[in-house]
Parts: sequence; structure tokens; C-alpha cells
Amino acid sequence: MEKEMGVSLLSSDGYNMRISMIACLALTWIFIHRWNQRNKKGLKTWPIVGAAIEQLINYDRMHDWIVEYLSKLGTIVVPMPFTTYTYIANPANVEHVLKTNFANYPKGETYHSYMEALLGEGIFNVDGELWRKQRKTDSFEFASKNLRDFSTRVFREYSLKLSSILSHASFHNQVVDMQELFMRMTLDSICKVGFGVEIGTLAPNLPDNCFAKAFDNANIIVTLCFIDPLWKIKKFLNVGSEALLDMSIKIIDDFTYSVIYIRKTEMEEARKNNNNKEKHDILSRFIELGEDPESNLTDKSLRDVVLNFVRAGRDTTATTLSWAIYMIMTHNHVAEKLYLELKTFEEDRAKEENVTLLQFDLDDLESFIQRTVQYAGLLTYYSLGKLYYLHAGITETLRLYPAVPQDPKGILEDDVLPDGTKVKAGGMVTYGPDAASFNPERWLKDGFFQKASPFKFTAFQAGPRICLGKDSAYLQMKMTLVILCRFFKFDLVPNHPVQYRMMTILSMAHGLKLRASRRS
Ligand code: HEM
Repeated sequence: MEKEMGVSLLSSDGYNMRISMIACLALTWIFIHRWNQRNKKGLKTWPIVGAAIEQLINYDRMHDWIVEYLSKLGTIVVPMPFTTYTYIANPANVEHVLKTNFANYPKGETYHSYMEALLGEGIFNVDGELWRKQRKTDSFEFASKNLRDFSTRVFREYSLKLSSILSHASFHNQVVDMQELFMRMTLDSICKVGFGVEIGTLAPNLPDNCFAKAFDNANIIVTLCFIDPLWKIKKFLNVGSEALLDMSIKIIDDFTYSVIYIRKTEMEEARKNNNNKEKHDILSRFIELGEDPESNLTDKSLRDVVLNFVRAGRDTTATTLSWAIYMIMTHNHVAEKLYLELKTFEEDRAKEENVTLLQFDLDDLESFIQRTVQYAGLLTYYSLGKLYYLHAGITETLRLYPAVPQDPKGILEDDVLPDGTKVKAGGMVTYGPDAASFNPERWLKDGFFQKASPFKFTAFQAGPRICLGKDSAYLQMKMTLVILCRFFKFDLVPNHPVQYRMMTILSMAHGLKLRASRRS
């Protein structure tokens, strides 16, 4: 018995000793790992988990966290448990990744698998030949004057709808969530420009729309795949978020395919009746292109084309508009300078068009709205191009709050960036800003807007995959802001928290709740 106890005591001692030794070794390893980093300027990491702890602690302020490092260092390497992210801001590195060695940094298979349910084989979600072919066709369509004129009319009409909702709200001193209104406006306008249909979500009673809801749900769920390691299992079992995604995609597809069918039937009817009145929405243009058998455009490819445009153009523009309004209302001198630019512009345009501006009374809603409509009538693609201060304000907003804050690229082969940073195949690299304070003046010289290299100002990406909708986005943002900032002043609801949500698009986590007041 004594012997047995002795053995078990010995073995438990031995066990404890082994544990103590392992603990000692582990602590020494951690100590050496941390000691070696004591003079390191960049991110401090831990063994095995890398920077995951620091990243988790900074999750809600991820954008600032990265910008703080980038502004000091230009490049940061963030090791994570299964991969390494390299963040770059130095223009030479950005140019190398987005242009010079473009072929080594594709979207990659992981991104494709996350987005496939929603974006299919659309331009955003493919590489290689499939991407090249779409890029060529889309670039041609985007450069078309017909599409630009049609978009200008649509953007003007929906900006006026928004302004009318604000006029009523200001008359009754009601609070509005500006971000929600912008989201509705950009969804309605992209559906009109993309499919040629009115979905009417921008209305005073804020109606629900099943396509809009399903599209929002699908967007959130595919984005969650980036942080949900179980999504493939859920998809296989069709449970949880993946079951909801499946339902949402059915609603989106029913709507999209029915619009494709209706548009095709209309086009056939029109041809039979020799009625060749052209439609300018993107879908109609692609249906026409699909009539050439060599184009290989099926109904599924038409669906992918249009949904990629909805995804590209909706949240990006709406969130930038929200941040721009927030910047304007929190920087009084900017608001006043912009107001002056818009008043002068109004007088110049009225003279050019030989129009007498209507008198209006701030307390008479009808006359106020009539005046906004008259002003909008003076806004054309070319005249908006002369508003340099506005252009600088929007660009500065995008520098500080890039709508696409992270755009990770895969790495096919090991590479060395121009600043000497080594990147390994299988990791990810993403570019970003190293921004500081809001100052539209930094974009102006003698009152004229000065462009920056796209490898320095990266909000629209750069190189062969630079955003195709940049001009269209500026057109819509200017159209909207010209009307809003000419006729309204904005005040944030006291204590409303303005904070970003770190998803694929940099939206405001709690919306933008404000009161608008009318300006003479
Ligand atoms: C403020 C508004 C916008 C911003 C900041 C923006 C930014 C970007 C960025 C960063 C990319 C690269 C992302 C990636 O490759 O995943 C991109 C690509 C693209 N954008 Fe935009 N975008 C905006 C508006 C629009 C609009 C209104 C449209 C069209 C309706 C559009 C169409 C596209 C397309 C088609 C691509 C894919 C280009 C390619 O892969 O070759 N964008 N955009």
C-alpha cells in the first residue's frame, strides 16, 4: 500500500514537474518573442496567435487602428493564425501590387467562394480571362454618352425626391436618418439605371421592398463569411445564416429573372411593331449585346452583370454621402464656403440659361419645393464639373472614410515589395490611406481641383481594376449634395453616436440622425 502510494506520489510529482517545465519553456518562449520586439516600431505580436489579440481588442476601431500604423510606418505586416495580412500605403508598393505585378495579386479563390452566391461570375468576383472580357464590355458601356445622360436624369429626379422628403421633415421639425435615406435613394437609382425599373423605396413612409431587404440580407451574410469559419458546414447543411442566404438569393433571383424576362419581351414587341425607341438602362444594353451568339451571354450572366452593379454602386455612394454630410455639418467653415460656391453657381447658371430665379418664402413649403426643382433644372453633367470646392470636399471625405476600407488581394507567389517588405504566397495584401484631418483645401490650387496619383489616393482602387463607376458616383454625389447643401443646414441630434461599422463597406453603425433646416 505504502509502496503504491509512493509510486503514485512519485508519478504525480513527475507529472507536475513536466507541466512546470512546459510552462517555464512556454513563458521563456513568449518572453524571448516579446523581448525581441522591444525596439520594433510596428505591431507587437504573440507566438502562434500573431496579432489576433490586438486585432480583436481594436475590432470596433479597426480602420483607425490600421491608419495609425500606416501613417507612422507606411507598411505593416499583421500575422494571423492561418494567414498573414500585409497593409500598404506607400504609393510605390500600391502601384506594384495594383499595376506592375497585377497578375500576382488576384481576387483569388477564397474571395470568389464567399461571394459566389450573390455575385456569381460577375466582374467583381472573377479573375483572368473572364474578368478581362467583362471589363472590356463594361468599360465601353460606362463610357457611353447615352448611359451618362440617362443617369444624370435619374440622379436629378431622385435627389429631388430626397430633397422633398427633407423639406417636409424640416417643416415639421422631424428627425431623419440621413444614411437610411441615402441608401434608399442609391438603391432606387441603381435599379433604375441598372434594370430600368422603379422600386420606389425612397418615399416619405419608408416602405419595405422584398428585393431591397433580400439584397441587404445577402450582402451582410456573404460578408460574414470572412470571419465565420463554419460557413461551409452551414451551407452544406443549409442551416442558420446560410439558410437565410439561400432564401434571400431566391427572392433576388425571382425579381431579377422576371425583370430580364419582361425587358426581353418588351424589346421583341417593340421590334415587331417597328418601335425602335432605345432603352438606356444597363440591362437593356446587355440584352442587345447578348443577341450576338458569339457573346455567350446567358440569362444567368445578365443576372450577374446587373447584381454586380447594384452591389458596386449602392452602399459605396450612400455611405460616402453620409460621411460627407457629417463632415460638412461638423466643419462650419467648410459648410459656409460650400454654400457660397453653390449660391454663386446658381446665379451664374441662371444667367447662362437666361432664367429668372423664383422668389420663395421659407415658410411656404410649396414655393420652397418649387425653387429646389428650378435649381435642379440648372444642374447638368458639365456644369457640375465646375464645382471644384464640392469636388474637393467629396474627395477629402473619401480619403478619410474610404467606402471600401479594405480590398484584400491574394498572393500567388512570394514577392518583395519596392520598400523591401517580403510577402508570402497564400497571404493577403491590402492597400489603405494614411489620413489625418479633414481639409478640402489640400486638393485645391488657385481654386482649381488638383488630382492625386491613384496609387496615393486609393479610394477607387487603381491600375487595371480601378473602379469603373467613379465618374458616375461623383455625378450622383454632386447632384445630391448641390441640392442639399444649397437649401438645407444640418444639425446632428444631440448625443447621437457617429461611429463606423467595419464591414466591407464603411457605413455608420447607428445611422446619421439629424434635423435639417431650410436655407434662403
Ligand atoms: C463612392 C463610390 C464608390 C467607391 C468609393 C468605389 C470604389 C471601388 C473600389 C475600391 C473598387 C475595387 C474593389 C474590388 O475590386 O473589389 C471598385 C470596383 C468597381 N466599381 Fe466602384 N466605387 C464606387 C462607386 C461605384 C459605382 C456607382 C459603380 C457603378 C454603378 C461602380 C462600379 C465598379 C465596378 C464595376 C468595379 C469592378 C472593377 C473591376 O473589377 O474591374 N463603383 N470600386
